[in-house]
Amino acid sequence: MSGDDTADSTVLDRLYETVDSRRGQDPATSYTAKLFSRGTAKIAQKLGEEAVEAVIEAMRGDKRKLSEESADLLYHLMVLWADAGIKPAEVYAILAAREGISGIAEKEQRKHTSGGN
Ligand SMILES: N=c1c2ncn([C@@H]3O[C@H](COP(=O)(O)OP(=O)(O)OP(=O)(O)O)[C@@H](O)[C@H]3O)c2ncn1[C@@H]1O[C@H](COP(=O)(O)O)[C@@H](O)[C@H]1O
Repeated sequence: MSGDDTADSTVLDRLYETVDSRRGQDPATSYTAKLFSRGTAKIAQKLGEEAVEAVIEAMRGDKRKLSEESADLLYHLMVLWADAGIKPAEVYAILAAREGISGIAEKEQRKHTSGGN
């Protein structure tokens, strides 16, 4: 955590609030507003591109570039959440509910409850 972060406000929460406040703003002065104006498919496409760029840097082993691409990826994920009307707290709640549950145990349980998917 940076010095500015508290239990109630992380850099991601603040980024989300900034992103969400750009709805309906001028696309000429805000990149986020420009993304919103281009629609969900474009936002999703940008997220996919940033994910691929992060994967490429991971495979290259360039930690600094992977960190930068990760920041781009998280920014575009915040735009996608805002576009979809999802609040960070909703995602945090899902993560919190999973705390302490092994991914392997969860997958085993899913096999028994959803026919193996
Ligand atoms: N964190 C970010 C952030 N990360 C990346 N980017 C932008 O994301 C873009 C990604 O680069 P690309 O080359 O893939 O995009 P592009 O070629 O311009 O776009 P396309 O033509 O492909 O659509 C760049 O223009 C980056 O500046 C961001 N833009 C904004 N933010 C945050 O959002 C806030 C609000 O920004 P504005 O909406 O621009 O005011 C800023 O203060 C920052 O905190």
